[in-house]
Amino acid sequence: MKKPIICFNNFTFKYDSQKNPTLHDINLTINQGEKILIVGPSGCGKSTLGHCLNGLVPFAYKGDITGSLKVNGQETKDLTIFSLSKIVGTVLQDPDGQFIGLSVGEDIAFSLENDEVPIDIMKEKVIDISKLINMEKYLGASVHELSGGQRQRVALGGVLVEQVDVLLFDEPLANLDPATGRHAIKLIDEIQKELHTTVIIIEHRLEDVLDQHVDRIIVMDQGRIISDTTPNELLASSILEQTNIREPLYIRALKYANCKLTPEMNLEHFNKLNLYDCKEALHNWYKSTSIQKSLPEAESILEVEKITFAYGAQKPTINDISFTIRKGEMISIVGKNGAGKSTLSRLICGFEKGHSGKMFFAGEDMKDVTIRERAEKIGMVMQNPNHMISKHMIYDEVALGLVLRGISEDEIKERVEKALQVCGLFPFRNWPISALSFGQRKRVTIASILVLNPEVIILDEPTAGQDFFHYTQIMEFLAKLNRLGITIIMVTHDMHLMLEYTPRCLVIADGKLIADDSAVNVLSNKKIVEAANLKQTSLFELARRANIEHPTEFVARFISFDKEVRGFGN
Ligand SMILES: Nc1ncnc2c1ncn2[C@@H]1O[C@H](COP(=O)(O)OP(=O)(O)OP(=O)(O)O)[C@@H](O)[C@H]1O
Ligand SMILES: Nc1ncnc2c1ncn2[C@@H]1O[C@H](COP(=O)(O)OP(=O)(O)OP(=O)(O)O)[C@@H](O)[C@H]1O
Repeated sequence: MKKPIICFNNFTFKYDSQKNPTLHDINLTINQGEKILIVGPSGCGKSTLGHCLNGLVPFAYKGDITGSLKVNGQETKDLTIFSLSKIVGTVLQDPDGQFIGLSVGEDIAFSLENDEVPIDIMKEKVIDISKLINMEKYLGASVHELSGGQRQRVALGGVLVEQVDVLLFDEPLANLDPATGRHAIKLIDEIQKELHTTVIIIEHRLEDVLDQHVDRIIVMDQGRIISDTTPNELLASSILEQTNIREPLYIRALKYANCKLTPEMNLEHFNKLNLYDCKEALHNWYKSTSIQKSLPEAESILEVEKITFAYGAQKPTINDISFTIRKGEMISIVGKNGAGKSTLSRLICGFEKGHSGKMFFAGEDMKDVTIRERAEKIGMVMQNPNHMISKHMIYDEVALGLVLRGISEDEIKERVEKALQVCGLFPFRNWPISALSFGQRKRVTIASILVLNPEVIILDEPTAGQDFFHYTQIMEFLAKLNRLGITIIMVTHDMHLMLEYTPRCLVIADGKLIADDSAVNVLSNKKIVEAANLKQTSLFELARRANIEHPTEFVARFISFDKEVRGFGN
């Protein structure tokens, strides 16, 4: 017998600071032990729905509620945030807000300490959990010295250690490398099966979540639930396309090949997908397409020569790395969590000092170039927007760099408005940043760098936490800047982004450069894929299963075709 654990009934919520409700008329029942995925465009209210479950709404974020929300049979309004936290455990989108302890071990142990669990049991539990999240080597490390992906794993550990009825994950994959992401999804699945926990995942990376079974997918748009059905039914429909949510790549490829998709094909499980007569359709599509290629050859803009760097007395985080980037390139840096990608970016911008080796910008040695001077040439957009934002209002934040440079007010207005428009933030220009979703904040930080017109832009995971619409908008904007001659360097965990936008990529593993090659070649090399925790996209495997002779060519043609269909790439 299914027992409901969460019941929204005609539930509406409006933040005090907003004119209109963020959630409208939500009717949703989630049963004990179910595994639910929530998807929807940025700002549609997914995190707000999550906040209603863990009590942040209305206890921390005030507002008006109408209708009813029951968790475990009790109205949440009548519970305290503390009693709710014993039922619903949350791994937040921005894990930094979640850390309490000084070290990784302390952080994982925090809730056990609070519950006065005996010390030997606590130690055992913390070690077990740290193994589960692959952080046992870091138990003594300070949380603040971890890479973005490592922090996310610690936040997950801190929640797993408590045995709650409902686990809520708000974008658990956003900063994880592909292999760790897959591991996290498997881990969530194992926990759910073993403990019969109810699991709710909010995530833009639908295809990655579907690596393991989910019972239902809820699609939200503009604060409403527009679909609530099984993955097989949803993938056979056109709802994702209509809502501009990124469909799994294999689904899109099948649609391009004019295959009729039915739930019977088992669309949800790529590994068990029945292709029936789609093989022939894929072949026909493959034969009917071609690609245009253009590779820029220009003078070098950034040369990195035998750079080695260590934090304090630790072993080098960056170990003897050399590469050259040419003017006008669009290049990605990929590799597992903690490999040293962000550190390398920070060294280039001069935020970290004390490396050996040399760096040249347009032929000039950067040894004596200050951070401020470097920032005129190289703009860096960090991984976590909350680490970059210092102003209260959006307009002021984007204008800040120009104000500091003494630019005239009129010019500031023009440039800021243009940057805001490009980043899809113009309608919000007079809003406080506190009223923006995570994805929207990320775009504010991109706008505040773009406004300075740098020659090189380094972006640390520019599209993490973005929906498909903004992913496309940001990437096409970057591609446009790139066509105008700006060099773009991107740290990313998104393999399709790398294939789609960056002809060349640098692969870092344990602080060393293990490949400097085309994105397609890198993903075709098993050894590199494994060493750097990368993942081939489902398109490679789809081509293999359809017996297409050159899977890499299939992927390249898909990308070219896809850009044309979506109206980009020229
Ligand atoms: N604390 C807040 N105060 C006022 N408005 C808020 C607050 N948090 C979110 N909002 C508004 O509610 C809307 C939904 O935000 P929410 O974070 O729930 O979206 P989301 O679907 O999770 O987006 P994303 O995918 O970008 O994280 C946004 O338009 C945002 O402006
Ligand atoms: N300020 C710091 N002090 C000491 N060690 C640090 C510091 N920042 C990062 N590290 C360590 O350096 C290593 C590389 O971290 P970095 O942030 O460069 O990795 P990354 O490749 O960007 O990872 P991710 O994909 O998770 O963002 C990690 O092991 C991390 O723990």
